[in-house]
Amino acid sequence: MAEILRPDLCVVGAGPGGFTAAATAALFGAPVVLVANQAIDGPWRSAGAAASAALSYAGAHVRAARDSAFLGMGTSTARINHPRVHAHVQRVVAASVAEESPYRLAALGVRVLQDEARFIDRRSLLVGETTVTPRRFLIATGSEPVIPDIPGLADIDVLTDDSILDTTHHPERLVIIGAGRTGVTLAQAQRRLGAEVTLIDRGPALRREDAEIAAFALAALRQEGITIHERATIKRVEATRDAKRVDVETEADGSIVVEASHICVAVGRKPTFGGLDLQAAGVATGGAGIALGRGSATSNRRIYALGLASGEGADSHFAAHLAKDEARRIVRGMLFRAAPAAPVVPRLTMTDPEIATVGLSEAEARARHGDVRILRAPFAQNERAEADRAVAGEIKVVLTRRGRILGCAIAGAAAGELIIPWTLAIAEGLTIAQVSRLEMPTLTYSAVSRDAALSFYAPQTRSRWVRGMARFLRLFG
Ligand SMILES: Cc1cc2nc3c(=O)[nH]c(=O)nc-3n(C[C@H](O)[C@H](O)[C@H](O)COP(=O)(O)OP(=O)(O)OC[C@H]3O[C@@H](n4cnc5c(N)ncnc54)[C@H](O)[C@@H]3O)c2cc1C
Ligand SMILES: NC(=O)c1ccc[n+]([C@@H]2O[C@H](COP(=O)([O-])OP(=O)(O)OC[C@H]3O[C@@H](n4cnc5c(N)ncnc54)[C@H](O)[C@@H]3O)[C@@H](O)[C@H]2O)c1
Repeated sequence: MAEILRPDLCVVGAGPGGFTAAATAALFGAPVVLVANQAIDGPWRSAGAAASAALSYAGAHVRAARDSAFLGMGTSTARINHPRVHAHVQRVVAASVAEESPYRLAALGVRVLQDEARFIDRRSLLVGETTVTPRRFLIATGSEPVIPDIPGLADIDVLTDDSILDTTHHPERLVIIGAGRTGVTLAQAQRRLGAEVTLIDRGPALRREDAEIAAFALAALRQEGITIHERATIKRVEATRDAKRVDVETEADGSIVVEASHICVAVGRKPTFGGLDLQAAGVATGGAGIALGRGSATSNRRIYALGLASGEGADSHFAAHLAKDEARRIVRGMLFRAAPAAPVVPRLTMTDPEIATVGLSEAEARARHGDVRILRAPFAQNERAEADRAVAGEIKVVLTRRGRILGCAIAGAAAGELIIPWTLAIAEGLTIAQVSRLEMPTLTYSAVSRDAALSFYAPQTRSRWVRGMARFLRLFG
């Protein structure tokens, strides 16, 4: 039966961003409608981060089993049960989806409508037979994979970063097009699960990471047997009778052909709006997505857009925690007319070794502050890393000349945890002197952070003046 709803806020899209926006507004007592075009507790709801972490976990276990030959244990030829791996991925996705269940939303008083949504004019959205005319809308419809314009690609079956996580097929020979965070993470997991993997990128691999820090992860990938072609051009792909053929112009080896059982495309994401009909709503779009003004408002001041939906974040702000943070800020801006400032947010890439970053990169800091100081400490000098056979890695801290912390990048075991105190330090404007006073327990990876902080004083220990002072004070006993 046709129904008209008039909530304060209508959120379209129930990914991490949309869910958080709906829950936040409801917590402050606002009447909210959330529109999900899929069952929000359904098995296929977007959960890329959870699925890829589950696959990486499976890969890490296979790797550990194979490595156990080092201790004389006989599992160096671990066999993989692919349906069980898939079941594990599905379980993790289900658990992450359950965290954001419709029951939690219902308990908060959010009305969930499950259907395709379409604007019918500047103030109204049609969802099935229900019309929603709220005070404000938030579009949080997320993203979809970009399919690159490569001759022949449109004529063959390809996997994407979405579908590969959902497939029960085990790719035997896998070519991944695009060696960004997604491609590299998938490559390592699939290699560990037994695939022959070739990564092809038209630019440098892991281009969004500090090159010095990314090198640790890329070295691990190569050492595990993954072929990486950087600055390579794919001329054509085609399906032969029993394989897929990729013609590549490489820097190192000239023209080569790579044969694959599967090709996966991981060249980035673009905003998606389903059949929303933004034109009917008077929402202006540009090349990259929706054009946004203050507080993430669109050209229709009743309608706001989140993260990738706006196209703004397509290149640098794509992570579930960033979508959630942005959702909270947009909603608080709507409700209280003043949004909190953007916090300092760390990033984590789930390769092994992990890569975690926060604040400015070395290049950004040099461009903004001119003269900067860089501190480094290797995992190779850390006892815990030695014991765990996880010595590949480095911490790199970027400072102003006077010691204010501007950024930190870490490659190594537990990098995602190690980055947290550096995030706090940057958020609170701490200096390296303050961090260097933190003592870390022996046999923790955190001792690497302390080593980096203490190295700030290395030039002083070599200073003639300081040494002279120490000599002078010795005269007094
Ligand atoms: C392979 C992969 C690995 C990733 N790894 C990580 C990681 O390690 N760490 C990390 O932080 N992030 C990771 N991410 C990114 C993370 O998944 C996204 O940043 C996050 O999902 C973005 O949330 P969102 O709410 O903006 O959009 P989405 O999660 O895309 O949700 C949008 C929702 O809106 C729905 N929708 C679309 N159109 C309509 C419509 N017309 N009506 C109603 N509903 C609609 C969609 O079906 C979808 O459910 C990864 C992503 C992928 C694909
Ligand atoms: N842990 C995380 O937070 C996480 C994990 C995965 C993805 N992400 C984010 O998701 C977004 C998308 O990630 P992504 O890795 O898909 O995209 P990306 O843009 O980071 O990397 C895509 C890569 O594909 C390459 N490429 C583009 N067209 C190509 C072509 N025709 N041939 C060969 N190579 C080509 C690019 O040079 C680039 O290196 C990014 O913003 C990323 O930061 C985050």
